[in-house]
Amino acid sequence: MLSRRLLVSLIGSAPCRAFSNTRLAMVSRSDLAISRSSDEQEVVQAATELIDNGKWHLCHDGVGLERPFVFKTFKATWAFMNEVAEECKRQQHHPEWANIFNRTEIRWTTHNPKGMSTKDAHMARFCDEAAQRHGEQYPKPAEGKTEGGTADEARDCCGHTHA
Ligand SMILES: C[C@H](O)[C@H](O)[C@H]1CNC2=NC(N)=NC(=O)C2=N1
Repeated sequence: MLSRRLLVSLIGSAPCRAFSNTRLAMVSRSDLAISRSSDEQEVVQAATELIDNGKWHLCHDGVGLERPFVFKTFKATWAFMNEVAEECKRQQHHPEWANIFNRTEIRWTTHNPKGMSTKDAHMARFCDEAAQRHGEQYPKPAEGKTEGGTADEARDCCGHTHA
């Protein structure tokens, strides 16, 4: 079995794209920096599902999981973020995230004890499910448009309604 690191050097491109698009990728214990708070096997199993069978990719030497979410409108994006924020309150666990219009980049990593934890896996799964409820557009080929449609189509950017 090719290791993740070897596969990256063979393909010669960014790890994220390379792994999300190939069935050769397999997450193994050595790819992950697991938080001392968590059961190792549980984290490896969850990361395998989220990465190899899902859309997440590893960041910063395996301390976290990240992926972009794209929606049709800013309103849908904000509603998705609110739903995630409610779960953060329940779990006492918080994302590193950024939002521009209809796109939100989310990273799940545990700050203390540092590394990937079962809470990160839980929150990543929760995000996948919440994104479905809010009409996630990703992955969608952009043909002369921004991902998820143009601002003009969305009609709710910054509260402005187009004539
Ligand atoms: C006391 C409180 O539960 C902790 O500070 C929580 C808050 N949210 C957190 N979120 C994340 N991502 N990592 C943490 O270590 C963390 N710690």
